[in-house]
Amino acid sequence: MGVEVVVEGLTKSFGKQTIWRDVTLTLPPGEVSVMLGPSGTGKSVFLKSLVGLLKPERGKITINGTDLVRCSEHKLYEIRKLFGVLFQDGALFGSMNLFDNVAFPLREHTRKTEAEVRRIVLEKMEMVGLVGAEKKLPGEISGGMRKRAGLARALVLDPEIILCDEPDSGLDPVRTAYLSQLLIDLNSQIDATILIVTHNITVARTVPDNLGMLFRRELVMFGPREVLLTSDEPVVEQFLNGRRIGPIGMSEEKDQATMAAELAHRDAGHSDGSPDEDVRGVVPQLEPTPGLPPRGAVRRRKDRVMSIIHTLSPDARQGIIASLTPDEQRHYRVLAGAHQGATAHPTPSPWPRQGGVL
Ligand SMILES: Nc1ncnc2c1ncn2[C@@H]1O[C@H](COP(=O)(O)OP(=O)(O)OP(=O)(O)O)[C@@H](O)[C@H]1O
Repeated sequence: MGVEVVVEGLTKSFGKQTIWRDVTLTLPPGEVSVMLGPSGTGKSVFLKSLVGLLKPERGKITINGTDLVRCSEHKLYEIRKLFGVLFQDGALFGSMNLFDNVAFPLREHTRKTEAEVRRIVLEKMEMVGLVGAEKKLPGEISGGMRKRAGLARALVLDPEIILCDEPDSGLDPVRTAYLSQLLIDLNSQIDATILIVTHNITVARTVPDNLGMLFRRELVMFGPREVLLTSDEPVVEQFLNGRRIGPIGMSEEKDQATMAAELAHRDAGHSDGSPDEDVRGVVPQLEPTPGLPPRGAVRRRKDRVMSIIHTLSPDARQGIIASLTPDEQRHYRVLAGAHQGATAHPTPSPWPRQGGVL
């Protein structure tokens, strides 16, 4: 199972420029989380900090009891082995074919025989749907295939945490939908903790268990998907609707005068090109392809979210309760349409026992 990543009070600057400050969040083990944010808000810097490639000035990143910000180089090297990272462009070596690219971490970091390397590489290439493309060079394949090859390479060391930096950038909507399904299918197969950075609203609405957003050098929100998808926080609403009107401007924050002028234009009937309908609301989350195992995180997440449901907004509560099956609603003693949250004393679990553990 993937591991928990606990981030507390993290602050990162380059010289006098603070990128973000006091970021606190927990990536629950095995769950899929998405980090949103306008361009330049430091999402990539956040991913690089999590994997120890950049060093924040303040705060902690705790994984398996080790603080990555302050640990020794040796310990950092060990912790990094838990990560698989898919960089924005796939970061493949242009002169190596896909097989050698995917095999690279195994040949660099393990003493596996070539026969073992071959078995693992072919297994991961099959997982991402690239069987038969082993001999191709990165320059000979499409952007979507390069992403999948980058993902196969991120998987070869059996990571417990997978970080994906804009896995959808440069992909058409159909390829993006395939990649979203692939990430959920991978999660069902290996139960790794996954963090995805994206600008894609459809990915944000349908893929993750948790959503977060960086803006104005801060983490605006981070929590169960239902919280952000029903939020009336102006920045979150503007971003999820892809609207021009709102606090986010062309180069980050808008001033009050610009906001007032835009609202006046809108009230005078000028369209800003955004769709009229508001996409606020909880939509069904992607499920693994039929035939694959159920995602282990789903059950754990339900217990986790139901234990904090009384702290969430009525709309978020309703979204969560509506996603429960009738058996689960009975288990947590909640009714669809009820807003008042769950009992602290659930009835026996409706889920089948697996391996003796509920
Ligand atoms: N190594 C570095 N040295 C100095 N500044 C940096 C460094 N890396 C990133 N930055 C700055 O940090 C800020 C955030 O960059 P980052 O790439 O994390 O943004 P982002 O949210 O991922 O943007 P996008 O969505 O456009 O990819 C930018 O202003 C960038 O110039």
